[in-house]
Amino acid sequence: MTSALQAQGLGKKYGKRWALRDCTIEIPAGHVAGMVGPNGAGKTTLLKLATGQLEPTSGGLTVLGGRPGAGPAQLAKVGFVAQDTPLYGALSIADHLRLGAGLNPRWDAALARERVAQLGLELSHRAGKLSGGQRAQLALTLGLAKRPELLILDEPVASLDPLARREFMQGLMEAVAAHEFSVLFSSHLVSDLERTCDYLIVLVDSRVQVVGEVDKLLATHHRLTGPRRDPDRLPADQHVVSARHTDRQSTYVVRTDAPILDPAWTVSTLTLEDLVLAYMSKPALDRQAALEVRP
Ligand SMILES: Nc1ncnc2c1ncn2[C@@H]1O[C@H](COP(=O)(O)OP(=O)(O)OP(=O)(O)O)[C@@H](O)[C@H]1O
Repeated sequence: MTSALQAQGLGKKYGKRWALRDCTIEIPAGHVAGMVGPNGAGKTTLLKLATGQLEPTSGGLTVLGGRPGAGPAQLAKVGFVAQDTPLYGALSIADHLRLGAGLNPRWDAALARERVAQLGLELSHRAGKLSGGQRAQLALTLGLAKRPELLILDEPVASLDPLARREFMQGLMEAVAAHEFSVLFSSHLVSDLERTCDYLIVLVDSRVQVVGEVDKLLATHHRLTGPRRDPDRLPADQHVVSARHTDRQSTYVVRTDAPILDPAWTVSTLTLEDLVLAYMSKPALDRQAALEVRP
């Protein structure tokens, strides 16, 4: 099956600064992939590379097997809802639907009209007069009616209140169930990912920290709590993601495929939020470890 997105050693520099480095990932088609990371991590940069709005500085990527932005066929397959839901404030909703129909060869006019009606929006309303939630929903409608094979959304709910966030994500998930397309969306909030994504990418400090199917990641990560122990006394197949120590106790999040048999540990499972937070703190842990081994 073709990958939704495949990147190999992908990097992007702005001037002298890397915004994204050594990114090697493969997202199989058919997933709802959530990319999470703090502000400035490189999420928008990766999504702009995936939509052909930026060219890589190093490495390369394919999206649905093709080069991003390469010609009308590729553009028709990939939908993009940008971070600030750009709409034409002076144009009506009907104008937006007409524009969408004119620009997209696979435009689904019935889907667009039905969704606008479901949302209780009037076709004659100007986009500039809509609330933030309504604007986001209109942008999503335009993205869905394009009937893409992959819909990419950059922080689609960042500016919405909790209810509007939930309604937006519900609408997206209903559309995925009805039309079976792949999704890649970014967020800096873990709560947006719960109950929606089945594939996870954590991006911190311009680097991918972890990537994979959510179920598999949750099955291979564990929290170990027990008497204080240095990380070099953990088995080699237990990769430390995060560590916390008091005088007497250690708490680790480790990744391993093997069962944890050491009776000294209390082993617990992680939630998606625990997993993401553990990886968010990993770059700091790695930097600290690098300082400790320096003479
Ligand atoms: N056009 C640009 N010129 C120079 N630096 C840029 C440009 N765009 C982004 N950057 C820098 O690249 C880094 C990654 O930015 P990016 O927008 O990809 O992060 P992000 O994870 O999407 O952040 P946010 O959650 O705040 O949207 C940041 O340090 C940012 O300041």
